[in-house]
Amino acid sequence: MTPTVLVHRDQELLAKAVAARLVTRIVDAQAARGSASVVLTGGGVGTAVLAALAATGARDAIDWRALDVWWGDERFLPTGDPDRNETGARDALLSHVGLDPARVHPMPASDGPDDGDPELAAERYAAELRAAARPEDHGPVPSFDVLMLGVGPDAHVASLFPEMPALYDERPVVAVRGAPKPPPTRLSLTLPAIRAAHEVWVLAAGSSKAKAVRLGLSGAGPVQVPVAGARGRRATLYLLDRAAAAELPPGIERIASP
Ligand SMILES: O=C1O[C@H](COP(=O)(O)O)[C@@H](O)[C@H](O)[C@H]1O
Repeated sequence: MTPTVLVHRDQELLAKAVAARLVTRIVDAQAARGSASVVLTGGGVGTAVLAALAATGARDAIDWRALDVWWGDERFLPTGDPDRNETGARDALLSHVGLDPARVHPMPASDGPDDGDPELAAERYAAELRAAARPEDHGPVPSFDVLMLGVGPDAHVASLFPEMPALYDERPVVAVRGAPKPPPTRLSLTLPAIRAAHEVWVLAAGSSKAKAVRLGLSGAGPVQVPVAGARGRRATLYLLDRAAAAELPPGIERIASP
């Protein structure tokens, strides 16, 4: 299925528009099933979306106690470290809404119960995902309603960096060592786990992301261009600002807002 591309004027408007879309998607899922699940991303736009969600009155339409929150990747650092994606998400949104703490699923920290061993931490998170999966998910992870991904200038998503072994891994969660972007040790969902989501939203703002966006939409292979392998079961959305959309390949339809 070809991704849908939506272009907004700048990062601020992009964040507000994605936050509004997220409210609608979560409310729809909760109306249909009684609960919803989202997978968060770290990074500039991902965190800006959470801050925009915290700032909008529409957030009150969400039943926060009936929302499961997961992460697509994490920097393997101590609890509360400012570079952890969890810390950014809590500061921007999670600490300001009435979530059920049992339904918030951060990836383990380096000072957690795994003695600083990222492989054990990855197995722990995989077990948590497996426990949350229902028979109708037909796999070891839940069918997340929305999974958001930032994208790096090198086309990495989550902590899946080009040419690294994690891109060949069939397990749902892996430890990543030697990441080219600091910190070097990380945990990440793999592409099979990402593809379990109903909807995958790729978020990108700024000219440094334009080439990665182009490659992601150009039929490149996921080992060289990880973002190209991130697809949802029902839909894949590229939610961009104009600068990130500046090099879209010819023939890609886009919907642009003013
Ligand atoms: O390290 C990471 O980078 C990506 C992209 O971040 P950005 O600041 O360039 O938007 C992010 O999606 C990922 O979660 C994070 O761990």
